[in-house]
Amino acid sequence: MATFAVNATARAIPHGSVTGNDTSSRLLLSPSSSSISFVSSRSPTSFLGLRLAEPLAAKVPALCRRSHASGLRVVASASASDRPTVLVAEKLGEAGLALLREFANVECSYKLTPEELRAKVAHCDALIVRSGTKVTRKVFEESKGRLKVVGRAGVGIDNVDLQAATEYGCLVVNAPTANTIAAAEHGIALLAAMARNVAQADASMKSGKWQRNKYVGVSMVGKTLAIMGFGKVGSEVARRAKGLGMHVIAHDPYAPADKARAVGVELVSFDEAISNADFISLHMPLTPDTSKLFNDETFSKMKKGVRIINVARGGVIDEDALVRALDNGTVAQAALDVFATEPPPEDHKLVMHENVTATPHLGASTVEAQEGVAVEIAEAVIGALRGELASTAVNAPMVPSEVVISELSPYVTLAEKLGRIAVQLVSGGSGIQAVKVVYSSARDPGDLDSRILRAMITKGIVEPISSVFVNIVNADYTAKQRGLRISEERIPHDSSPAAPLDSIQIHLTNVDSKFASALSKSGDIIVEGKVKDGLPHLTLVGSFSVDVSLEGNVILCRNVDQPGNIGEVGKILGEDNVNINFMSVCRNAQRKLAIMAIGVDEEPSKETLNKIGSIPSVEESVFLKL
Ligand SMILES: NC(=O)C1=CN([C@@H]2O[C@H](COP(=O)(O)OP(=O)(O)OC[C@H]3O[C@@H](n4cnc5c(N)ncnc54)[C@H](O)[C@@H]3O)[C@@H](O)[C@H]2O)C=CC1
Ligand SMILES: O=C(O)C(=O)COP(=O)(O)O
Repeated sequence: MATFAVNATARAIPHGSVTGNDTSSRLLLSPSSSSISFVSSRSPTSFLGLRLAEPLAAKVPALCRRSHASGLRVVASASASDRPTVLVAEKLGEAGLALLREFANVECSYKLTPEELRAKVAHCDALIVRSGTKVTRKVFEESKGRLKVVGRAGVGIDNVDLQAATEYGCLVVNAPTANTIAAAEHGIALLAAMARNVAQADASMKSGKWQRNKYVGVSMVGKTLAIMGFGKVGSEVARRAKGLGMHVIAHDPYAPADKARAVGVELVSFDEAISNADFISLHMPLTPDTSKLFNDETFSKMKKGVRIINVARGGVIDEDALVRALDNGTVAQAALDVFATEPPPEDHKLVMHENVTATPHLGASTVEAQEGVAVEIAEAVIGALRGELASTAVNAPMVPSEVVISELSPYVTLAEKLGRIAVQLVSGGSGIQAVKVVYSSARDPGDLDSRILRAMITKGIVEPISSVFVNIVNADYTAKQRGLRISEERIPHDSSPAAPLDSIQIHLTNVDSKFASALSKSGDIIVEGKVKDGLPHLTLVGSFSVDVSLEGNVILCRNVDQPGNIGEVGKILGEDNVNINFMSVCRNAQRKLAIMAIGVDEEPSKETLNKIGSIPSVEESVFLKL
């Protein structure tokens, strides 16, 4: 018995079945799910007077017309029963479901327990979720390799274990653009509702009171709003807040300053943003760097009586610290759409706080956004199941061993590490726009396909500052989305063409650096690396030649060239049980300035790094996590 799912809508779908001219075929009608199944006991040949030949899908439009003539409106079709199976685990817009049903068997099962989800994925080729489903390593384990794609119908992918997905060869795609406006509008809705006590006053009226004096609000016009994270949502909130007459500033270490200027917004440092703002609106992803970024220390730097809006992720705020800040009046009010644990416990102190306006993660929940997100994710999932390159892929699919480019492989590692080093040398507030990559090679220009190297440089630059996973599939898309212009240059190198490359240099133009020595005379951050004995090495920082193997993490110090420096740094690291794996010193003249590049196996503690920074002869130092 073959079953062909046909998505249909009808003003009123009757229960039961309709038998066609071919008595072996029936339409099963289900009013509850608005679905119609075409059921046949043998290979179907005709239905409703229509001759059906393989492939069935080609005949479905006509089948739909005939069904329509029979009083039903069939809007999508299906092909054969060996189609992929897509599990939709959270509510998805109808337009997206219709697209999916044209291509796959679609099972919509909401509110699954983790155990139920794990049991189902073993029979699914694709899984579609929103923020409410945790797609854990166990899910990938249980799927035993059948799950080919996870579609996140929205932006934040912090609920999907991307590392596990990658390990299990499962592509993860998201829908990054369709809910931007909805989230921005919700941010503005919360801003205005909080300023004018709308929710509190409404609750008071519903309890029979008329408290005009209690709910005097504050005006928004002329107030300073700090947008933390000037990406898609943050910039749309900025535009709208300017329309309300607010003075808008923003902090985003990685956003291009011209993008902000175009909206009339000044990019400022983190401290400047939080200490000058009357309202602070959070729009950054949840990453290890942003986790609990708003804590006792950062609240203490804010203007007394500041108001905070969070439509990003609950985890960027230390929730206990926010309760304290609300209780002591540092924060006058907060409007929160997101929580560290969702749903939060019933007696959650923030939800219950009288100065907090709370919504249950509604940022993306408009009719329009959900239809848009559903279509965006359905197209991405279908494309991925067809094996097409997905422009919204957020993780790296397993590269089959036959595709591993053994010759380029150490350069692939080098490229990513150089990208990571370069981005960590940028100081906040300056934004990265232009990246120039210079490949020095003895080979003919046509001999080097640099796409994978460029992708890995993009990965190295973007991943430490966002929740996006970059791979060969989505690197160029990601760079474009973030306004990163990556240009590549080949310079001939006079050596043996046995190796594909001599060196890779990365120039970040027009940026400030937290390690001034990384800046070249032209003001660019420059880092260069080479492969030596199969291992990536850092060979140039700014105009200083160095040589440090990039096996662990790296500390760079600029110091006065005098005896005792190496010993002192080594002693401090030793006291913290940090093992040095490589070290090089480069100086421009005797007893003047030197750059020490130290490769370390472990991550030194903050105190250890401070101790190194405060050695009198050390003028500047930076720790680079690789
Ligand atoms: N409440 C809801 O329903 C929704 C929530 N979101 C959340 O909103 C956030 C923003 O989404 P999009 O704008 O689409 O993402 P996006 O990637 O376009 O923007 C994020 C911005 O944050 C910046 N950023 C990264 N680290 C930062 C740091 N340490 N400090 C300041 N800025 C930093 C990035 O450079 C980027 O410009 C995400 O967390 C997303 O999950 C998005 C849609 C709906
Ligand atoms: O897109 C996002 O990041 C969101 O937070 C929206 O989440 P949702 O799809 O509404 O569960």
